[in-house]
Amino acid sequence: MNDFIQGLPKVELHLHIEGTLEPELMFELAKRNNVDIPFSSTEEVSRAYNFHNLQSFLDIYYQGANVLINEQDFFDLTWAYLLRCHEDNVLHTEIFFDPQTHTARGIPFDTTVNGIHRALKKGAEELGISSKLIMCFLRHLDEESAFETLEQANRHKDKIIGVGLDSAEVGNPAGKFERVFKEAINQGFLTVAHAGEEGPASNIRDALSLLKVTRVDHGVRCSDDPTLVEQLVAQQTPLTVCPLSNIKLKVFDKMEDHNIVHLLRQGLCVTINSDDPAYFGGYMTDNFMAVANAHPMSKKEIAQFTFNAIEASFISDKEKERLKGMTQNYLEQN
Ligand SMILES: Nc1ncnc2[nH]cnc12
Ligand SMILES: [Zn+2]
Repeated sequence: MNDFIQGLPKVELHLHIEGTLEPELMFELAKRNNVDIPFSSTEEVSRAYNFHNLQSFLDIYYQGANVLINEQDFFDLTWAYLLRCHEDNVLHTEIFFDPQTHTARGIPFDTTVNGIHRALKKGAEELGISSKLIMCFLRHLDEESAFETLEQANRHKDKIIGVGLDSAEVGNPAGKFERVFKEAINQGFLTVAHAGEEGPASNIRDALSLLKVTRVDHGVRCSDDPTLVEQLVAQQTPLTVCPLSNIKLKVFDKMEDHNIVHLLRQGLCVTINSDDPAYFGGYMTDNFMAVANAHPMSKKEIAQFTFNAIEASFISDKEKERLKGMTQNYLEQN
């Protein structure tokens, strides 16, 4: 099964580019940019990546991002992630970035977006990996800051397909961003949001009704509300689930307790993603393997995660058909 998973075509829909900052690159950039980091070795970094909830992770994650200063740093970060995608047979990826994490430190919006975009272009040309870029608002910040960020995105509409919502879910309800999402939709952006990761199932309902999202990031707490599950099945609302992340952040105690395979078998459009792979112990193949090892599945079921991700992606119908055809061929031949 490991070989089958390794070679399986994959599509990633939930990936924070700042969460791909591996300790080695963190040290290299800290040196290059003369930035102090509170670690003296990669072992010390690994020891610090011992989280007890989302907030304990976010504190370390925002600190790590301090080494990203110049456009080349964002390029190097994104390029390193794309090389890992290539190893894992990821054919298409939709990437989140958090502009406010950087503008708050005086790093211009353009520096971030241009560095990421240059690497994505090279990824398409040299590795054949297609991509989309989604700008997330930090939900612990206020509505005004989100509106300012939306304004800055205006010049980069050719590079950014949608807006999302991330950071601390508990205490920062979707309603806080209803107006900014409405304006983003008016301006032609697609919308997604983190919901039902640590927060209750009602946050998923709010993301759908108030923010009009087309897919929900995480969403695993939907199982607390059977009527919501029925609705998600009927509407085939995609959930971008991140199994290793959920274990690291103690959303579930262990992978055997994770509900992703149960949700798949109930007919939900669930997908497998890596979230912040440098912090959570694995990229796409690692996430697929961790789920398959804890929950025996048929090859057809494993491939269904890819079919769901293709369907849930923001690519054209023609491109969806092409990727589905490749996945179907792989399934028939392996
Ligand atoms: N898993 C996650 N939840 C919320 N915000 C995030 N930012 C990066 N990773 C996140
Ligand atoms: Zn996330």
